[in-house]
Amino acid sequence: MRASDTIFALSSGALPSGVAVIRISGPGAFDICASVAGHVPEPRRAQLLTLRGRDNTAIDQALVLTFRGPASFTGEDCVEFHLHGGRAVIRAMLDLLSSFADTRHAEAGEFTRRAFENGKLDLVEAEGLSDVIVAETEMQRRLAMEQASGHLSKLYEGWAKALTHARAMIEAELDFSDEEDIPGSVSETIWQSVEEITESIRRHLAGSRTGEIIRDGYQVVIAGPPNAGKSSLLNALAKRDIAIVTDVAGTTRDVLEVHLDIGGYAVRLYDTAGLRETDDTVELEGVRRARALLETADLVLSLADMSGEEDAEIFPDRDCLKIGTKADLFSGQQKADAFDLVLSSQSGEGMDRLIAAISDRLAERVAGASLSLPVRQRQTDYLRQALGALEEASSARALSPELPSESLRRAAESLGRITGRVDVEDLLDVIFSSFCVGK
Ligand SMILES: Nc1nc2c(ncn2[C@@H]2O[C@H](COP(=O)(O)OP(=O)(O)OP(=O)(O)O)[C@@H](O)[C@H]2O)c(=O)[nH]1
Ligand SMILES: [K+]
Ligand SMILES: [Mg+2]
Repeated sequence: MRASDTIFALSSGALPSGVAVIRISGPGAFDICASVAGHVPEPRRAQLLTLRGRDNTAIDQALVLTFRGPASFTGEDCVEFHLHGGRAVIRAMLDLLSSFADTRHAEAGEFTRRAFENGKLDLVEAEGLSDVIVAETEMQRRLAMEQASGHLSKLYEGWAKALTHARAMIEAELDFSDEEDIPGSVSETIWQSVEEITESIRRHLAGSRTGEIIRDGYQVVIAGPPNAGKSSLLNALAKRDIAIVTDVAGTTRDVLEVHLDIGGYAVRLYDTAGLRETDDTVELEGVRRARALLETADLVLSLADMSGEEDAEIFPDRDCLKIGTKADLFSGQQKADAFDLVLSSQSGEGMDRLIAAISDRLAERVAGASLSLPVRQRQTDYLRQALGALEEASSARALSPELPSESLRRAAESLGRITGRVDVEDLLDVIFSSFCVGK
């Protein structure tokens, strides 16, 4: 892989499609355009042209758009062909493009990586862009847009800059401490601003779970004894026949997962093995997996059927809804008060109430959160490092005047790594390989 190569890829979705966009970026983009389309249209002016192969036969008619670097997405010369989205059309074009010298198919995320390397966007914005593309719910989209728009980057850059300034002031004070015209109160003001940033980072980090919930989904785990109707509930909520349902206790062993959109939020709903003592090796493993998942659940739907033979289990430390199932069979017999709500997957009774209850719990969990939230492990890791260094700086202050300066330097550096302003070469492969090809 060479950075000087000209790269191309199909940047639009699955074929066949009405229109498909092939994007080309790099030093050879305009020459390729001239060869394939006959000439290079004026930048940013779409022109309908016939694209021709080596033997001069027409491949397709396409809208051709050009962007002269650095005024392009990648910062390089870019060309877009808006072709008909036929499989053979696209295959012919991609084959033709790969026949040019120093030209090759792009790797996942390579266009965005070039944009980053050419200073068109920072890492947080690039990651946000990748999230915009995979966003499935309204809140995922909004969170991703917040990252892609640069608001978060400004926040981090602002903190890093203020810390660098603070360090410079503290070092200046050290250098000139024996001179008389440096006002003694500088250091007080500076330290106050450092404390304020420390507190802001602490608050920002406290929102990281909320950010993860919005981006990765709110985890709802269905749990309860065998035959409580867990798999039936999963199927009813998913409106699909995903889990096997039988009257045999211990039917489900594997954890099953479906993705739901509740009120614009992504919800990951899990069905688990019935919780009971067992000697069956396979079922035992199922129960172990269920218990492991229960430890990380944002919300547990604790099921028990309404016959009243068993109470719905309470899971300490977990947000939990106690749900009585099979209301169609047992509603006369059981005190509904033993449950937060009762329902029947079979008749549909109570299902709307369950969705409303999940939605309420979720809303409570993310209540009032601004969308300026850290969402990725990478971001929270560096924020924690920065916070740790700032706490060190604060406690070192009393011990020695030199120590805090070094801690402040590390804090600013950690913040710089989030946006990629500080060297992150070692991370780029990992970050960009998770992107779509063509982006
Ligand atoms: N009448 C009625 N029967 C139900 C309802 N929900 C589930 N059942 C029945 O209860 C039995 C067990 O349902 P499952 O959904 O397999 O229960 P489970 O909790 O997943 O069971 P395990 O996977 O074995 O732990 C099946 O025979 C279902 O048809 C309901 O709302 N009404
Ligand atoms: K069952
Ligand atoms: Mg089941």
